[in-house]
Amino acid sequence: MSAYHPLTESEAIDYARSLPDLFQPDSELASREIGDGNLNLVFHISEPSTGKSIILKQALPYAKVVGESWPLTLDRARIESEALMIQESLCPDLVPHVYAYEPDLALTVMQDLSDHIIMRKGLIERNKYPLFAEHIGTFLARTLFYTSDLGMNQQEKKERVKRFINPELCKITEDLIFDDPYMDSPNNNVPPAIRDAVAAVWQDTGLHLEVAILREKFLTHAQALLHGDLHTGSIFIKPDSTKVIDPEFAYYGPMGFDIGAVFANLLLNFAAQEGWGEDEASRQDFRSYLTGTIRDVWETFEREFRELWNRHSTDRIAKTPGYQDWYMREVLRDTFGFTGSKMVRRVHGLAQVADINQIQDEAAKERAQRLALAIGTSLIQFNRQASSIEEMIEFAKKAVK
Ligand SMILES: Nc1ncnc2c1ncn2[C@@H]1O[C@H](COP(=O)(O)OP(=O)(O)O)[C@@H](O)[C@H]1O
Ligand SMILES: CSC[C@H]1O[C@H](OP(=O)(O)O)[C@H](O)[C@@H]1O
Repeated sequence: MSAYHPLTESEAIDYARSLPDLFQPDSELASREIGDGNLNLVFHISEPSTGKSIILKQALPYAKVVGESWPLTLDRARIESEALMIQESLCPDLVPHVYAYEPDLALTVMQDLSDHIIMRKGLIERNKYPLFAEHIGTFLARTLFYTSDLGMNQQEKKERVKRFINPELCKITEDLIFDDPYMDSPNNNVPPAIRDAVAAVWQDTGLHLEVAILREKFLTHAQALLHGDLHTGSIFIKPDSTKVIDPEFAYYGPMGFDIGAVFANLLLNFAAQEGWGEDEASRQDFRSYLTGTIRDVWETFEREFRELWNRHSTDRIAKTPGYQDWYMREVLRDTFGFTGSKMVRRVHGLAQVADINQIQDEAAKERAQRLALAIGTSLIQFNRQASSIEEMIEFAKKAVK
Protein backbone atom coordinates (compact mmCIF):
# COMPACT_ATOMS: atom_id res chain seq x y z
CA MET A 1 0.00 0.00 0.00
CA SER A 2 2.35 2.73 -1.18
CA ALA A 3 0.61 5.66 -2.97
CA TYR A 4 -1.16 8.13 -0.71
CA HIS A 5 -4.94 7.83 -0.47
CA PRO A 6 -7.26 8.12 2.54
CA LEU A 7 -7.73 4.61 3.94
CA THR A 8 -11.07 2.89 4.34
CA GLU A 9 -11.74 0.97 7.56
CA SER A 10 -10.95 -2.33 5.82
CA GLU A 11 -7.74 -0.99 4.23
CA ALA A 12 -6.72 0.13 7.73
CA ILE A 13 -6.98 -3.53 8.79
CA ASP A 14 -4.83 -4.62 5.83
CA TYR A 15 -2.21 -2.04 6.80
CA ALA A 16 -2.30 -3.09 10.48
CA ARG A 17 -1.76 -6.73 9.46
CA SER A 18 1.39 -5.74 7.57
CA LEU A 19 3.00 -4.38 10.76
CA PRO A 20 5.49 -6.73 12.35
CA ASP A 21 5.01 -8.14 15.88
CA LEU A 22 1.71 -6.46 16.73
CA PHE A 23 -1.04 -8.95 15.88
CA GLN A 24 -1.29 -12.76 15.43
CA PRO A 25 -1.06 -13.80 11.77
CA ASP A 26 -4.52 -14.52 10.32
CA SER A 27 -6.45 -13.50 13.43
CA GLU A 28 -9.62 -11.44 13.09
CA LEU A 29 -9.18 -7.66 13.39
CA ALA A 30 -11.87 -4.99 13.84
CA SER A 31 -11.57 -1.41 12.55
CA ARG A 32 -13.50 1.78 13.41
CA GLU A 33 -12.84 5.35 12.25
CA ILE A 34 -13.20 7.40 15.46
CA GLY A 35 -11.70 10.79 14.52
CA ASP A 36 -13.64 13.64 16.12
CA GLY A 37 -11.01 16.36 15.64
CA ASN A 38 -10.91 19.07 13.01
CA LEU A 39 -8.27 17.63 10.72
CA ASN A 40 -7.49 13.90 10.47
CA LEU A 41 -8.73 10.33 10.20
CA VAL A 42 -8.20 8.14 13.28
CA PHE A 43 -8.71 4.35 13.05
CA HIS A 44 -9.06 2.13 16.10
CA ILE A 45 -7.84 -1.37 15.22
CA SER A 46 -8.44 -4.20 17.68
CA GLU A 47 -7.86 -7.93 17.89
CA PRO A 48 -10.76 -9.35 19.94
CA SER A 49 -9.02 -12.71 20.56
CA THR A 50 -6.10 -11.09 22.44
CA GLY A 51 -7.55 -7.72 23.47
CA LYS A 52 -4.65 -5.98 21.71
CA SER A 53 -5.33 -2.69 19.92
CA ILE A 54 -3.58 0.19 18.16
CA ILE A 55 -4.42 3.57 16.68
CA LEU A 56 -3.69 4.55 13.07
CA LYS A 57 -3.83 8.30 12.57
CA GLN A 58 -3.83 9.47 8.95
CA ALA A 59 -3.54 13.05 7.73
CA LEU A 60 -5.97 14.13 5.01
CA PRO A 61 -4.74 16.50 2.27
CA TYR A 62 -7.24 19.12 3.48
CA ALA A 63 -8.75 20.40 6.75
CA LYS A 64 -11.60 17.98 7.56
CA VAL A 65 -13.60 20.65 9.43
CA VAL A 66 -13.85 22.84 6.30
CA GLY A 67 -13.47 20.36 3.42
CA GLU A 68 -11.35 20.02 0.28
CA SER A 69 -11.48 23.78 -0.34
CA TRP A 70 -8.89 24.14 2.48
CA PRO A 71 -5.85 22.12 1.28
CA LEU A 72 -3.34 21.18 3.96
CA THR A 73 0.09 19.59 3.85
CA LEU A 74 0.47 15.87 4.58
CA ASP A 75 3.89 16.66 6.06
CA ARG A 76 2.06 17.40 9.32
CA ALA A 77 1.99 13.63 9.93
CA ARG A 78 5.81 13.63 9.95
CA ILE A 79 5.85 16.64 12.27
CA GLU A 80 3.41 14.90 14.62
CA SER A 81 5.24 11.58 14.74
CA GLU A 82 8.68 13.20 15.20
CA ALA A 83 7.36 15.52 17.91
CA LEU A 84 5.76 12.57 19.75
CA MET A 85 9.06 10.67 19.63
CA ILE A 86 11.02 13.65 21.00
CA GLN A 87 8.41 14.17 23.72
CA GLU A 88 8.51 10.46 24.62
CA SER A 89 12.30 10.64 25.00
CA LEU A 90 11.85 13.52 27.47
CA CYS A 91 8.64 12.42 29.24
CA PRO A 92 8.22 8.66 28.64
CA ASP A 93 4.93 8.32 30.54
CA LEU A 94 3.21 11.42 29.24
CA VAL A 95 2.67 10.70 25.51
CA PRO A 96 1.48 7.66 23.50
CA HIS A 97 4.21 5.37 22.20
CA VAL A 98 4.73 5.60 18.42
CA TYR A 99 5.14 2.13 16.86
CA ALA A 100 5.71 3.32 13.30
CA TYR A 101 5.42 6.23 10.88
CA GLU A 102 4.54 5.59 7.22
CA PRO A 103 5.42 8.71 5.18
CA ASP A 104 3.79 7.53 1.94
CA LEU A 105 0.42 7.26 3.64
CA ALA A 106 0.98 10.19 6.07
CA LEU A 107 0.18 7.67 8.80
CA THR A 108 1.27 7.34 12.42
CA VAL A 109 0.81 4.05 14.28
CA MET A 110 0.52 4.64 18.00
CA GLN A 111 -0.50 3.28 21.36
CA ASP A 112 -4.25 3.01 21.92
CA LEU A 113 -5.28 5.22 24.83
CA SER A 114 -8.96 4.28 24.84
CA ASP A 115 -8.78 3.50 28.57
CA HIS A 116 -8.29 7.26 29.06
CA ILE A 117 -10.86 10.00 28.39
CA ILE A 118 -10.35 13.24 26.46
CA MET A 119 -9.85 15.82 29.21
CA ARG A 120 -12.35 18.29 27.73
CA LYS A 121 -15.05 15.60 28.09
CA GLY A 122 -13.86 14.79 31.61
CA LEU A 123 -14.08 18.44 32.65
CA ILE A 124 -17.54 18.81 31.10
CA GLU A 125 -18.54 15.81 33.26
CA ARG A 126 -16.96 17.80 36.13
CA ASN A 127 -14.35 15.19 37.00
CA LYS A 128 -11.34 16.35 39.02
CA TYR A 129 -7.86 15.10 38.22
CA PRO A 130 -5.56 15.59 41.22
CA LEU A 131 -2.39 14.45 39.40
CA PHE A 132 -2.95 16.50 36.24
CA ALA A 133 -1.14 19.64 37.44
CA GLU A 134 1.98 17.71 38.36
CA HIS A 135 1.91 15.71 35.11
CA ILE A 136 1.35 18.62 32.72
CA GLY A 137 3.67 20.94 34.69
CA THR A 138 6.41 18.32 34.27
CA PHE A 139 5.57 17.85 30.58
CA LEU A 140 5.85 21.59 30.00
CA ALA A 141 9.07 22.03 32.01
CA ARG A 142 10.89 19.11 30.39
CA THR A 143 9.76 19.52 26.77
CA LEU A 144 10.28 23.29 26.80
CA PHE A 145 13.61 23.28 28.68
CA TYR A 146 15.30 20.41 26.82
CA THR A 147 14.38 21.71 23.36
CA SER A 148 15.48 25.30 24.09
CA ASP A 149 18.91 26.93 23.84
CA LEU A 150 19.19 26.44 27.62
CA GLY A 151 18.81 22.68 27.51
CA MET A 152 20.35 21.52 24.25
CA ASN A 153 23.36 22.20 22.08
CA GLN A 154 22.64 25.49 20.32
CA GLN A 155 23.87 24.30 16.91
CA GLU A 156 21.79 21.11 17.12
CA LYS A 157 18.84 23.24 18.11
CA LYS A 158 19.13 25.19 14.85
CA GLU A 159 18.96 21.88 12.93
CA ARG A 160 15.86 21.01 14.98
CA VAL A 161 14.29 24.36 14.12
CA LYS A 162 14.75 23.46 10.42
CA ARG A 163 12.95 20.09 10.79
CA PHE A 164 10.05 21.75 12.56
CA ILE A 165 9.39 24.63 10.20
CA ASN A 166 5.64 24.09 9.98
CA PRO A 167 4.40 26.99 7.81
CA GLU A 168 0.93 25.76 6.86
CA LEU A 169 -0.13 24.78 10.37
CA CYS A 170 1.40 27.97 11.81
CA LYS A 171 -0.57 29.97 9.24
CA ILE A 172 -3.79 28.42 10.59
CA THR A 173 -2.84 29.64 14.05
CA GLU A 174 -1.76 33.06 12.77
CA ASP A 175 -5.15 33.53 11.08
CA LEU A 176 -7.50 31.81 13.52
CA ILE A 177 -5.91 33.09 16.73
CA PHE A 178 -4.17 36.35 15.93
CA ASP A 179 -6.23 37.85 13.11
CA ASP A 180 -9.80 36.67 12.41
CA PRO A 181 -11.17 37.16 15.96
CA TYR A 182 -10.21 40.86 15.78
CA MET A 183 -12.17 41.68 12.59
CA ASP A 184 -15.45 40.79 10.93
CA SER A 185 -13.94 37.81 9.09
CA PRO A 186 -15.97 35.21 7.16
CA ASN A 187 -14.00 32.57 9.08
CA ASN A 188 -15.66 33.57 12.37
CA ASN A 189 -18.77 31.96 13.86
CA VAL A 190 -20.14 34.87 15.86
CA PRO A 191 -22.89 33.83 18.30
CA PRO A 192 -25.71 36.31 17.54
CA ALA A 193 -26.48 36.90 21.24
CA ILE A 194 -23.04 38.38 21.93
CA ARG A 195 -22.54 40.35 18.73
CA ASP A 196 -22.26 43.60 20.73
CA ALA A 197 -19.35 42.25 22.82
CA VAL A 198 -17.63 40.82 19.73
CA ALA A 199 -18.03 44.14 17.89
CA ALA A 200 -16.32 45.83 20.86
CA VAL A 201 -13.37 43.43 20.41
CA TRP A 202 -13.20 44.36 16.71
CA GLN A 203 -13.00 48.06 17.59
CA ASP A 204 -10.58 47.93 20.52
CA THR A 205 -7.29 49.21 19.06
CA GLY A 206 -5.52 48.98 22.43
CA LEU A 207 -6.34 45.27 22.45
CA HIS A 208 -5.20 44.92 18.83
CA LEU A 209 -1.82 46.43 19.75
CA GLU A 210 -1.29 43.72 22.38
CA VAL A 211 -2.41 41.03 19.91
CA ALA A 212 0.04 42.39 17.31
CA ILE A 213 2.88 42.16 19.86
CA LEU A 214 1.88 38.61 20.82
CA ARG A 215 1.61 37.61 17.16
CA GLU A 216 5.10 38.98 16.55
CA LYS A 217 6.36 36.66 19.30
CA PHE A 218 4.51 33.72 17.76
CA LEU A 219 6.03 34.54 14.34
CA THR A 220 9.62 35.14 15.42
CA HIS A 221 10.51 33.81 18.88
CA ALA A 222 11.98 30.34 18.24
CA GLN A 223 12.42 29.65 21.96
CA ALA A 224 11.50 25.94 22.27
CA LEU A 225 9.84 23.09 20.39
CA LEU A 226 6.17 23.63 21.19
CA HIS A 227 3.34 21.13 21.07
CA GLY A 228 1.55 23.99 19.32
CA ASP A 229 -2.09 23.09 20.12
CA LEU A 230 -2.13 21.98 23.76
CA HIS A 231 -5.85 22.32 24.50
CA THR A 232 -7.83 19.93 26.70
CA GLY A 233 -8.99 18.07 23.55
CA SER A 234 -5.32 17.15 23.01
CA ILE A 235 -4.97 15.59 26.45
CA PHE A 236 -6.07 12.06 27.35
CA ILE A 237 -6.56 11.54 31.06
CA LYS A 238 -7.60 9.15 33.83
CA PRO A 239 -7.05 9.55 37.57
CA ASP A 240 -3.50 8.15 37.59
CA SER A 241 -2.32 8.99 34.06
CA THR A 242 -2.07 11.94 31.66
CA LYS A 243 -1.10 11.58 27.98
CA VAL A 244 -0.59 14.45 25.57
CA ILE A 245 -1.60 13.69 21.95
CA ASP A 246 -1.88 15.50 18.60
CA PRO A 247 1.27 17.65 18.25
CA GLU A 248 0.83 18.27 14.51
CA PHE A 249 1.08 22.05 15.12
CA ALA A 250 4.56 21.56 16.65
CA TYR A 251 7.12 24.25 15.73
CA TYR A 252 9.76 26.39 17.43
CA GLY A 253 7.90 29.19 19.19
CA PRO A 254 7.45 31.03 22.51
CA MET A 255 7.07 28.76 25.57
CA GLY A 256 4.11 30.75 26.90
CA PHE A 257 2.05 29.62 23.89
CA ASP A 258 1.88 26.01 25.17
CA ILE A 259 1.40 26.97 28.82
CA GLY A 260 -1.25 29.49 27.77
CA ALA A 261 -3.11 26.82 25.77
CA VAL A 262 -3.54 24.73 28.92
CA PHE A 263 -4.65 27.70 31.04
CA ALA A 264 -7.02 29.04 28.34
CA ASN A 265 -8.86 25.75 28.15
CA LEU A 266 -9.13 25.47 31.94
CA LEU A 267 -10.51 29.02 31.99
CA LEU A 268 -12.95 28.29 29.15
CA ASN A 269 -14.31 25.50 31.32
CA PHE A 270 -14.31 27.96 34.25
CA ALA A 271 -16.52 30.28 32.18
CA ALA A 272 -18.66 27.36 31.00
CA GLN A 273 -19.59 26.53 34.60
CA GLU A 274 -22.38 29.09 34.06
CA GLY A 275 -24.17 26.27 32.26
CA TRP A 276 -23.00 23.14 34.06
CA GLY A 277 -23.39 23.35 37.83
CA GLU A 278 -26.52 22.25 39.71
CA ASP A 279 -26.21 25.20 42.10
CA GLU A 280 -23.93 28.13 42.90
CA ALA A 281 -21.97 26.18 45.54
CA SER A 282 -21.06 23.37 43.14
CA ARG A 283 -20.10 25.88 40.43
CA GLN A 284 -17.87 27.68 42.88
CA ASP A 285 -16.31 24.41 44.02
CA PHE A 286 -15.43 23.37 40.48
CA ARG A 287 -14.13 26.84 39.65
CA SER A 288 -11.83 26.71 42.69
CA TYR A 289 -10.57 23.35 41.48
CA LEU A 290 -9.81 24.88 38.04
CA THR A 291 -8.03 27.96 39.38
CA GLY A 292 -6.13 25.82 41.91
CA THR A 293 -5.03 23.65 38.98
CA ILE A 294 -3.74 26.72 37.10
CA ARG A 295 -1.72 27.74 40.18
CA ASP A 296 -0.35 24.19 40.64
CA VAL A 297 0.57 23.80 36.95
CA TRP A 298 2.46 27.10 36.94
CA GLU A 299 4.24 26.33 40.23
CA THR A 300 5.24 22.84 39.06
CA PHE A 301 6.41 24.18 35.71
CA GLU A 302 8.42 27.02 37.25
CA ARG A 303 10.00 24.88 39.99
CA GLU A 304 11.01 22.07 37.61
CA PHE A 305 12.18 24.41 34.85
CA ARG A 306 14.42 26.32 37.31
CA GLU A 307 15.77 23.03 38.70
CA LEU A 308 16.63 21.77 35.21
CA TRP A 309 18.30 25.09 34.44
CA ASN A 310 20.35 25.03 37.68
CA ARG A 311 21.36 21.39 37.25
CA HIS A 312 21.89 21.07 33.51
CA SER A 313 22.64 24.38 31.90
CA THR A 314 26.25 24.50 30.78
CA ASP A 315 25.90 27.97 29.34
CA ARG A 316 28.15 30.43 31.23
CA ILE A 317 26.27 33.58 30.31
CA ALA A 318 22.90 31.98 31.26
CA LYS A 319 24.21 31.72 34.83
CA THR A 320 24.46 35.51 35.13
CA PRO A 321 22.59 36.55 38.31
CA GLY A 322 19.17 37.98 37.48
CA TYR A 323 18.91 36.38 34.02
CA GLN A 324 16.85 33.37 35.16
CA ASP A 325 14.40 35.59 37.06
CA TRP A 326 14.02 37.88 34.03
CA TYR A 327 13.48 34.85 31.75
CA MET A 328 10.78 33.30 33.96
CA ARG A 329 8.97 36.63 34.25
CA GLU A 330 8.92 36.99 30.44
CA VAL A 331 7.56 33.44 30.08
CA LEU A 332 4.84 34.31 32.63
CA ARG A 333 3.92 37.48 30.74
CA ASP A 334 3.73 35.62 27.43
CA THR A 335 1.59 33.00 29.16
CA PHE A 336 -0.93 35.68 30.19
CA GLY A 337 -1.12 37.04 26.65
CA PHE A 338 -1.42 33.67 24.91
CA THR A 339 -3.96 32.42 27.47
CA GLY A 340 -6.13 35.41 26.63
CA SER A 341 -5.68 35.02 22.86
CA LYS A 342 -6.54 31.34 23.01
CA MET A 343 -9.71 32.08 24.98
CA VAL A 344 -10.96 34.81 22.66
CA ARG A 345 -10.55 32.66 19.50
CA ARG A 346 -12.72 29.91 21.01
CA VAL A 347 -15.66 32.26 21.73
CA HIS A 348 -16.40 33.61 18.24
CA GLY A 349 -13.70 32.15 15.97
CA LEU A 350 -13.94 29.26 13.49
CA ALA A 351 -13.27 26.39 15.91
CA GLN A 352 -15.01 26.67 19.27
CA VAL A 353 -15.23 24.46 22.37
CA ALA A 354 -17.80 21.95 23.53
CA ASP A 355 -17.49 23.20 27.14
CA ILE A 356 -19.45 26.29 26.06
CA ASN A 357 -21.24 25.18 22.89
CA GLN A 358 -22.89 22.15 24.48
CA ILE A 359 -24.63 24.27 27.13
CA GLN A 360 -28.35 23.79 26.45
CA ASP A 361 -29.71 26.83 28.29
CA GLU A 362 -29.25 29.76 25.87
CA ALA A 363 -29.05 32.40 28.61
CA ALA A 364 -26.37 30.41 30.47
CA LYS A 365 -24.44 29.88 27.23
CA GLU A 366 -24.50 33.62 26.55
CA ARG A 367 -23.25 34.34 30.09
CA ALA A 368 -20.43 31.81 29.58
CA GLN A 369 -19.44 33.36 26.24
CA ARG A 370 -19.40 36.88 27.70
CA LEU A 371 -17.40 35.70 30.68
CA ALA A 372 -14.82 33.93 28.51
CA LEU A 373 -14.47 37.02 26.35
CA ALA A 374 -14.11 39.29 29.40
CA ILE A 375 -11.42 37.10 31.02
CA GLY A 376 -9.59 36.57 27.72
CA THR A 377 -9.49 40.24 26.75
CA SER A 378 -8.36 41.34 30.25
CA LEU A 379 -5.49 38.86 30.20
CA ILE A 380 -4.39 40.14 26.78
CA GLN A 381 -4.60 43.77 27.93
CA PHE A 382 -2.63 43.04 31.11
CA ASN A 383 -0.03 40.59 29.76
CA ARG A 384 3.00 42.90 29.75
CA GLN A 385 2.42 43.92 33.39
CA ALA A 386 1.99 40.42 34.84
CA SER A 387 4.19 39.46 37.77
CA SER A 388 2.45 36.49 39.41
CA ILE A 389 0.12 33.65 38.45
CA GLU A 390 -2.19 34.86 41.24
CA GLU A 391 -3.09 37.83 39.04
CA MET A 392 -4.52 35.47 36.41
CA ILE A 393 -6.67 33.79 39.04
CA GLU A 394 -7.83 37.20 40.30
CA PHE A 395 -8.90 38.25 36.78
CA ALA A 396 -11.01 35.11 36.47
CA LYS A 397 -12.61 35.48 39.91
CA LYS A 398 -13.33 39.19 39.45
CA ALA A 399 -15.00 38.59 36.07
CA VAL A 400 -17.53 36.27 37.75
CA LYS A 401 -18.58 38.79 40.41
N1 LIG B 1 -3.75 7.36 20.77
C1 LIG B 1 -5.10 7.40 20.78
N2 LIG B 1 -5.81 6.45 21.45
C2 LIG B 1 -7.16 6.45 21.44
N3 LIG B 1 -7.90 7.36 20.77
C3 LIG B 1 -7.27 8.32 20.08
C4 LIG B 1 -5.83 8.40 20.05
N4 LIG B 1 -5.47 9.45 19.30
C5 LIG B 1 -6.61 10.03 18.89
N5 LIG B 1 -7.70 9.36 19.37
C6 LIG B 1 -9.13 9.70 19.16
O1 LIG B 1 -9.26 10.43 17.96
C7 LIG B 1 -9.74 11.75 18.23
C8 LIG B 1 -9.06 12.75 17.31
O2 LIG B 1 -7.65 12.69 17.52
P1 LIG B 1 -6.73 13.96 17.34
O3 LIG B 1 -5.31 13.51 17.41
O4 LIG B 1 -7.15 15.03 18.31
O5 LIG B 1 -7.14 14.37 15.85
P2 LIG B 1 -7.15 15.78 15.09
O6 LIG B 1 -5.71 16.08 14.79
O7 LIG B 1 -7.97 15.56 13.88
O8 LIG B 1 -7.73 16.79 16.05
C9 LIG B 1 -9.46 12.00 19.72
O9 LIG B 1 -10.37 12.92 20.25
C10 LIG B 1 -9.64 10.61 20.28
O10 LIG B 1 -11.01 10.35 20.48
C1 LIG C 1 -8.99 24.46 10.68
S1 LIG C 1 -8.24 23.81 12.06
C2 LIG C 1 -9.04 24.56 13.44
C3 LIG C 1 -8.42 24.19 14.73
O1 LIG C 1 -8.42 22.77 14.85
C4 LIG C 1 -7.23 22.34 15.48
O2 LIG C 1 -7.56 21.56 16.58
P1 LIG C 1 -7.63 19.95 16.58
O3 LIG C 1 -6.67 19.44 15.55
O4 LIG C 1 -7.24 19.56 17.94
O5 LIG C 1 -9.04 19.60 16.28
C5 LIG C 1 -6.48 23.60 15.90
O6 LIG C 1 -6.81 24.00 17.21
C6 LIG C 1 -6.96 24.59 14.88
O7 LIG C 1 -6.79 25.94 15.28
